[in-house]
Amino acid sequence: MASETAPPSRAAPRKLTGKKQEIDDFIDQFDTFLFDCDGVLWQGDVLLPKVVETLEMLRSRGKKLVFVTNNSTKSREKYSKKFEKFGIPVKVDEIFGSAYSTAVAISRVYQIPKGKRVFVIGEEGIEEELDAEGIPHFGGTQPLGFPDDEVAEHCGPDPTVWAVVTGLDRKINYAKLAMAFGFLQDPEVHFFATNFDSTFPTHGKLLPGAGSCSAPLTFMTGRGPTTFGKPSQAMMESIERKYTLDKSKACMVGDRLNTDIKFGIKGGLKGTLAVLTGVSKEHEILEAGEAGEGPDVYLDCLGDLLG
Ligand SMILES: O=C(O)[C@H](O)[C@H](O)COP(=O)(O)O
Repeated sequence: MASETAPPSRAAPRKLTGKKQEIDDFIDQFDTFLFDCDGVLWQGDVLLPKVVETLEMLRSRGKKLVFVTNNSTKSREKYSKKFEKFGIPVKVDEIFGSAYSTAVAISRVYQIPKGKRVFVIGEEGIEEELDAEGIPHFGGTQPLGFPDDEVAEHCGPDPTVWAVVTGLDRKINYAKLAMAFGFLQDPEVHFFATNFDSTFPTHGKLLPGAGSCSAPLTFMTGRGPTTFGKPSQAMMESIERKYTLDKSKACMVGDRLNTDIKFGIKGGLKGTLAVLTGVSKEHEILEAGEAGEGPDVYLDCLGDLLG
């Protein structure tokens, strides 16, 4: 009988005390830090304390920084403007977003056939990344072009539609969902989601995340989407290729257990660091630790890495 190897057990999450030697030892294990953005660097349009100085400190120690965000509302180009606004120097190429990850998968992995297009439930970040990859699309931020009470006449099937792509859409409505539902009834039409976050943190509160935009379609169709954001390992593989990432020297920093920390653990990164400025609370981190799903270490906020 084949013997099953138990997964290696993981130590309980440890809170870093902030002592200089301890912080230095932690940082020195890594050559690359993958940073989640919302809830780690900022909350909505509020920059979190000492973020600029912490990132500067890591760069001055020769660390490679990659910003891995599930936020699909902005393209990498537009997201870099958000960094600039906060005074964080960044190159567009250091940003890896779920909209980009999705567009790259559609054009380079799945290779959408000529003459086909995708229907978008989402914002301009998805549209711009699809444009950059030359993928025809409709829906999204464009008006649907018919009165709401005529929706039944515009619901699929449509042989030009190859996929439905969902992301966070703060203007989602019944007509968009009805159209997507119509297209997805054809089992040949792919169902993709940039990411699956149930919520995201902003202004000290939680708001519905991108997962809440694809969930009604799952309820209607019984189909779950393929996702390209954290914790999807399709995203990790793209990052590994693009940045020639050495996983044995990389650390994932995030605020959310079931996206960021899971992404780092599943991806086999050497380290995971959680911060308490976003979604997951300290008791949840400790509970996750008991199930072997917690981060290696955690801090109150990223700025505590300054010691
Ligand atoms: O649902 C969303 O789109 C996300 O929750 C959100 O934008 C997360 O971004 P991240 O924390 O990965 O930067």
